[in-house]
Amino acid sequence: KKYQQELRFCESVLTEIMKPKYQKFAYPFLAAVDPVALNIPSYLKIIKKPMDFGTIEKNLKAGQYQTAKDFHNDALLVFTNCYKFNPEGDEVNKMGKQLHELFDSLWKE
Ligand SMILES: Cc1ccc(Nc2c(-c3ccc(O)cc3)nc3c(C)cccn23)cc1
Repeated sequence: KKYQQELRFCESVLTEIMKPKYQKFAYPFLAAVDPVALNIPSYLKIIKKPMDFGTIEKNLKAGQYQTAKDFHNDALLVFTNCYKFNPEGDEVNKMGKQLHELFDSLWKE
């Protein structure tokens, strides 16, 4: 019972951050980074475990998260990858911070 509640909560957080009103800063994080499309060949050398919220949603729906903690760990990976690849002050880094703040506010509800 508790497990189902936890997963429904994770799904509600995903639904919220994917809403159009957040697109302006969320969009780089909703689908897998495409190093070819973005012309960042170094990406996969720097980022060992790429993660994005589209992949997280697939994983959640496929029952690949045992707990909300596992879900949260992948969510944090999206942000740490962003901060690692996009230096402080870069546009995408700032967008990552905005989405991170939104995510934290929803996570703590
Ligand atoms: C030359 C260059 C420099 C930085 C970027 N970053 C970036 C990223 C990105 C997101 C998460 C992440 O962990 C790493 C990168 N997503 C984008 C998008 C969607 C458009 C433009 C830039 N973007 C792209 C090209």
